[in-house]
Amino acid sequence: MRTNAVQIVANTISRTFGSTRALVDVSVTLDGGAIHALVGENGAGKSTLLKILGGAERPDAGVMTIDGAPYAPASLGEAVAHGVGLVFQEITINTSLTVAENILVGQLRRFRRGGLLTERAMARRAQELLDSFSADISVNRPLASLDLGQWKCIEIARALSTRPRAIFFDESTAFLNHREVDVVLTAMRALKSQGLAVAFVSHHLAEVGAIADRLTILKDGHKVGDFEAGELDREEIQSRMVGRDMSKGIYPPRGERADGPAVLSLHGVGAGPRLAPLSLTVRQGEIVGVAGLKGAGGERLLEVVAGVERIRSGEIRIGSHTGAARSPAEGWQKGVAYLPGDRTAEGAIVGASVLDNLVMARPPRRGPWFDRRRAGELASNMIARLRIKTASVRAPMTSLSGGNLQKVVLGKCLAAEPRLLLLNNPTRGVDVGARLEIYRSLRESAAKGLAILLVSEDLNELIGLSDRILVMRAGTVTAEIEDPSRATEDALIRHMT
Ligand SMILES: Nc1ncnc2c1ncn2[C@@H]1O[C@H](COP(=O)(O)OP(=O)(O)OP(=O)(O)O)[C@@H](O)[C@H]1O
Repeated sequence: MRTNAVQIVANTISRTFGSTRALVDVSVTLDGGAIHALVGENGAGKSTLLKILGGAERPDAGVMTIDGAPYAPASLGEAVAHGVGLVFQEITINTSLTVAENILVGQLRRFRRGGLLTERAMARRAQELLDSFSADISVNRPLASLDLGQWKCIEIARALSTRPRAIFFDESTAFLNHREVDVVLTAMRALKSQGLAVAFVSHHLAEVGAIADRLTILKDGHKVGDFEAGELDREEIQSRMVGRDMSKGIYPPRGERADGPAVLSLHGVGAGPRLAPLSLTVRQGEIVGVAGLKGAGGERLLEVVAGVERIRSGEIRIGSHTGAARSPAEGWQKGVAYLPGDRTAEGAIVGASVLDNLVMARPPRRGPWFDRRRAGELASNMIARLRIKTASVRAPMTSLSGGNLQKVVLGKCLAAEPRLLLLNNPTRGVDVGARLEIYRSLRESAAKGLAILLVSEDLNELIGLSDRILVMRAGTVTAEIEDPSRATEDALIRHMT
């Protein structure tokens, strides 16, 4: 470590939200020139800690210092003034601005001359910032031509524009595919080599293993411990995160080969250039996985079956009914549950309670009336089944951590007792212990006859859970893998790219 490297110390930090103790006496030390990972189950307190360090939340108790001097930011702006930048999980790119404007959005005043922005100076500065961590992006590129990993790099460049000494990433790779993730991890390594203190939250222990020098494990708001890279193997980290033995892996055994009746049949179904005509059958009890990069067709396929997108050719059969759903609402009536990729924009009603979200797809009725008691039971059962961490069934969705929000959206789908379940990246941002519960729940539901079509960017999840995998590229199926237990990530990637 360099002698002049920054050191940020958080000492016995506590934070409570209502009755939830999000952090209890947690201490961490972040050093310049090192990458520090924060890991733990959903709701463990990782984001809260990062937000406190980055000025987005204030602690109830505890103190922080930077190089020994008191550090108590009351806002993101105050943290920036102390040399601390925060990159959020959500994409914060404004597509009506240019790359340079997105990067320098906080400093436009510096580039204004007589009411006009000096575009050339802005472009030069923005390019310098991108080049400073080898992002390989030209500021002249239109935003629409860049992928999500490159958008994240633009956000990193924005954070760097204030010349920070520390930069923190809150699950910044959660919505990225494996290629985009590599871009961000490379950027983080470059920041470390410049002497910045880098901290990040991630549920992907492969990422943690690849780049972290140190890690802190949190559980239920408490610190389990600090560890050096390589001190624990992946299973040991997982076991400490969830407080039980995880050495048996997280994927439940596959059942007998499903040979029941077809629940979903597609014959030559096409939907424009993003989905070339395709035929596919998903049987009762079967989990069919779809691999592919973003835009390869998997998402489009789900949208077509869910009734979000119209088909242009071919025929869809759901059970004995011919014809696609004309809307997701009609899909739900036909027993097709759909979990979209973006949980907050499409999947959840964020302003409503956990209970309302869990039962809204199929509200229990007594005669013509909403059965409140039954709804409460249903919601409580689902909370227990998926181990959703919430202060109560009536808590607002806004009080949940990211991964728990995702579990509620999935719980809504399962509570509707569909016969076909369409899943788009169901475990994004979900921790390993909860994944185990989710995979077990999906396998149990499949064993009872549920048919599942699973699109995922997590190739391990596809290999571990699917009975069969289709690989897609540019709207067409490039391979069908009959025995995923023998498949490897590399083999899938070869067919995807
Ligand atoms: N604004 C809030 N209001 C109420 N409760 C909150 C709020 N923010 C966080 N919490 C609660 O504090 C706990 C810790 O949340 P936090 O977001 O830090 O968890 P996390 O470890 O980042 O989880 P995830 O992996 O799911 O993102 C959770 O139980 C969460 O519900």
